[in-house]
Amino acid sequence: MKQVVIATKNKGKAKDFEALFGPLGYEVVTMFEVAPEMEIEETGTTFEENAILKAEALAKELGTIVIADDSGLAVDALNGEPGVYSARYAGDHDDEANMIKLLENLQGVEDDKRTARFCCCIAIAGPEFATTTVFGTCEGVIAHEKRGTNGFGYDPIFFVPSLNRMMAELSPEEKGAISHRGNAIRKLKEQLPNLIK
Ligand SMILES: O=P(O)(O)OP(=O)(O)OP(=O)(O)OC[C@H]1O[C@@H](n2cnc3c(O)ncnc32)[C@H](O)[C@@H]1O
Ligand SMILES: [Mg+2]
Repeated sequence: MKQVVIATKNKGKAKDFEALFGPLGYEVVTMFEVAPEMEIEETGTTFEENAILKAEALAKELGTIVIADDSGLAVDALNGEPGVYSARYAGDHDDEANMIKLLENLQGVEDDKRTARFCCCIAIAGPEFATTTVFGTCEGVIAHEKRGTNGFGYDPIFFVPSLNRMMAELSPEEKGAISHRGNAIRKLKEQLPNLIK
């Protein structure tokens, strides 16, 4: 089976990628398998900078083609926060604490002002070509409480109006069909048909 290496240590993200790459005949391999000791510091101030940083660091270490995803949630009422800092919004890399902090910061904000989008930059780096990036977004509304148990991160409080369900109520395949990550991967396939078939 063909393999695709993703520079991530987020199990939820890896599951999203499995749903996207599985149908294309790829086995997803993450840093847990190929570089468990490696820590990549995300020092960039944009999704693109961090995605490139992660993809290039692991590609250099392994000498193979690597994909990385830097993503996050931009909430309009909070001027785009938590944005690039989504993973550590409440200090630690803790999904529960991040959601609680976000709901607290949106207390009293009316439904029509709770619009938000997930953003994803995917970078692909390798020894024989210049690093390329693609973007994907997914529009939604921040709910008032959690619902659903699928997905990861902010999925339980992200309502998807087009499906009338929370992101965490979608199967990995349903999420991939509309998500920021799915939209980015579809662009990557268009741009690099020889690498991602
Ligand atoms: O850097 P890696 O190891 O890939 O894992 P990470 O979780 O730190 O990933 P990011 O640096 O890209 O931070 C992304 C954060 O944005 C949020 N996020 C991104 N995509 C999401 C999604 O599909 N559903 C819910 N939350 C998401 C979630 O809090 C993630 O931890
Ligand atoms: Mg990270």
